[in-house]
Amino acid sequence: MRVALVQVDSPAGEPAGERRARVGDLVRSAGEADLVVLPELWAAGYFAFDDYAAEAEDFEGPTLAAARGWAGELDAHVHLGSFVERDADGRLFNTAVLLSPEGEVEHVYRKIHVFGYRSREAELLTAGDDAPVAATAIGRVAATTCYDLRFPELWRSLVDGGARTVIVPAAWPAARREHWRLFTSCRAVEEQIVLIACNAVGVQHGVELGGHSRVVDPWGTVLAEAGAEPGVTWCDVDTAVVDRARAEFPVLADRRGDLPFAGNAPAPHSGTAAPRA
Ligand SMILES: NC(=O)CCC(=O)C(=O)O
Repeated sequence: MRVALVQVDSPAGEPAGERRARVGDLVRSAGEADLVVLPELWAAGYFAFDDYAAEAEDFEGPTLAAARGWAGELDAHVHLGSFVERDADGRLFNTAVLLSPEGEVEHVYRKIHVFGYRSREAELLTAGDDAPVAATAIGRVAATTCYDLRFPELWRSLVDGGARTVIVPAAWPAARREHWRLFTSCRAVEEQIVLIACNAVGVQHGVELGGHSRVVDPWGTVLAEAGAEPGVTWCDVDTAVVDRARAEFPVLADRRGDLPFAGNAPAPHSGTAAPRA
């Protein structure tokens, strides 16, 4: 599978239509890709919190329509990153979508862990509550968005659901780039998956985005890592590496599902056992 990571910037003041057209030119330059991946909330700009309400879209809005067009033009899967979605009740979500080359919606993920540190996302957006895994022509795919990288229990649930590849759109600041590298590598190794992470670049409202979009395999091999500029980074991925890694080093099979801490259920407190020293 040929993956194109499309790092885009979202400068303040750029009209949304112009931004979609500019990003479309970049996406079209990824002509040979099987899968094109974009960052988190690039259309509105992740740190443009005052614009969220104005830039919010219906699910079938202009960002999805543009991405559907790109998928058809390139005959490729397009993960559009994410956009600010307004639902029928007026709630706003950070919604990530994967489209097939035919433009069909294959996977939808509404960000579960909305971010509140020097961010108004948690105040403005409603958190999602579902983490599906989709069977697609490019394998069993899931997605999580940016800050979700810090919550391993979410990732383990994706593996339990059969995920082999996880796509991560992000708007991760340069200030914590080493965390970005650490968590993307860690989640790939820990969950024995192919992790495909596309980050935003440029400066948004005084925050420098980190770029360094990456693809990491289950052995921790960094198959590609971008720089900090807008543009396309290519990566050839053999997704069968997941089954090979799980067969050769079957760590997931060694989980202690018989013990309370092994799952997400709260540990029982019988009140009889003495606390461990
Ligand atoms: N867009 C985000 O979710 C940012 C997350 C982040 O900066 C971090 O976890 O650190």
